[in-house]
Amino acid sequence: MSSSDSVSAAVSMRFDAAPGALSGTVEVPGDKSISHRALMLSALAVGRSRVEGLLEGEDVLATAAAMRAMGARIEREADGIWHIDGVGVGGLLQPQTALDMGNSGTSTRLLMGLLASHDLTATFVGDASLSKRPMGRVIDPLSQMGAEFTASPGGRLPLTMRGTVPAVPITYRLPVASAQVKSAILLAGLNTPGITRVIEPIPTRDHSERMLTGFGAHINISNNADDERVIEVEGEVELRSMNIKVPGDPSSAAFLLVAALIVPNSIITVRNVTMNPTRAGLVTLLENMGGKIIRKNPRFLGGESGEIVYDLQVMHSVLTAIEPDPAAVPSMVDEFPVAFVAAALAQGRSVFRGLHELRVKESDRITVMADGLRSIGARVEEIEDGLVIDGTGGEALEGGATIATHLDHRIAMSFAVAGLASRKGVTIDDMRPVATSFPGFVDLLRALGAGV
Ligand SMILES: O=C(O)C1=C[C@@H](OP(=O)(O)O)[C@@H](O)[C@H](O)C1
Ligand SMILES: C=C(OP(=O)(O)O)C(=O)O
Repeated sequence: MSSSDSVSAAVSMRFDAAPGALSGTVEVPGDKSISHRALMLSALAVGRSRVEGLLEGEDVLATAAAMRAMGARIEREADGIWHIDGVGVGGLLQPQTALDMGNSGTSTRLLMGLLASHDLTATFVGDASLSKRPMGRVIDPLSQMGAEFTASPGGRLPLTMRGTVPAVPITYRLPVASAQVKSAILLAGLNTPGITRVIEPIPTRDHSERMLTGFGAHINISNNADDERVIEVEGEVELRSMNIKVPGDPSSAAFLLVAALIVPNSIITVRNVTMNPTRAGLVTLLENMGGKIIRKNPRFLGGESGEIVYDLQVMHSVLTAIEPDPAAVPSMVDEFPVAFVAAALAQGRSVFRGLHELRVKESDRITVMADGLRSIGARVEEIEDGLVIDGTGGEALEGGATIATHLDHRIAMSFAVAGLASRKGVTIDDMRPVATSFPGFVDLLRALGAGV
């Protein structure tokens, strides 16, 4: 075997129809969005913060490395608890080398915001996938605040930014429903004199707002006359350190939920998943498709700025087709790839629209899912802003193909799940991207009884 053969053997993996049902009780790793924000805000606070349940995926570790490179002390104890000694608002230091953001859009865009109101210059680099993603959406508002950018063609990475002090507070109405853009502006506002304001026509995940409240930021949230959300942050206010418990990630739980719904006779429980309403779209969608999901033991993790968590019990179900409301897209934006798999096994025609944003994630998730699903026997039509899927009515998909993941963890995991409900199994060409958001995914599937 040549060395390139051994590399591909190590990264490709086949997922076969589960020999029996899936069963058991599991937990998924900590929420990725909350983990990024926990590290960034702790690094800006005065004093020592403690974070329990941090996602130790590559994306979050890229954020940790960047915060360290700018002066925060970040340590992981043997018991898995993370301690962060912050530098105070405005206290980040000039990084000595380029900040390597790996595959992570969230790290890149939120850190661009954080640094825009610091007196430093930073260069951002990333992998081949991240280097194709649009950064103009944060360059525009942050330029209005006074930061300067030299980006690669099309407003892409590698890019260098020069932050500014004092930055100029802005009022910015989001032209695209993006929590990353919202958060970048709010983070820039922390070290900007006066009030920085973001107007959100369609609500997106609100973890930044919740966590800023917990850290003692002066933040005000209201609705304007057009019923748009208005978020205001007052700058130059110190943050106080915090103890944070990170709940399980609904975007990771999504793969296990769909797997249990489509593999006959399955019944599993995924414990400790946040069902923050801005993130619970997939569970609602699956319930509307006839999925039997019981939300158990609601409780709050983390007090005032906390998140509501549930244990989700889910069992195999006859699913029916769905036409989700485009207004619900932000509440499940990362879950569409696996929702397409559910639709491919459902009864009838599902129509997914309003999904333009999926084209600028780690891969073009509309085209990549359409091609992959077709190659394993699903009936799929690609439209400009989504997919039309004629489901099998519960019959297993043909399978037998190898799926190219294009450095996209959600593509890899979605087709792994599809493999569990296929006759010939599905091979994933490269499982390495899964480590960005869901370390332990394959072991968890095996523990539930999947054929891997
Ligand atoms: O703010 C965040 O943590 C995220 C927001 C979403 O991106 P957009 O805001 O670009 O839609 C999502 O896709 C990403 O995985 C995480
Ligand atoms: C889009 C995603 O993440 P990011 O934008 O942080 O790369 C994702 O996790 O699906």
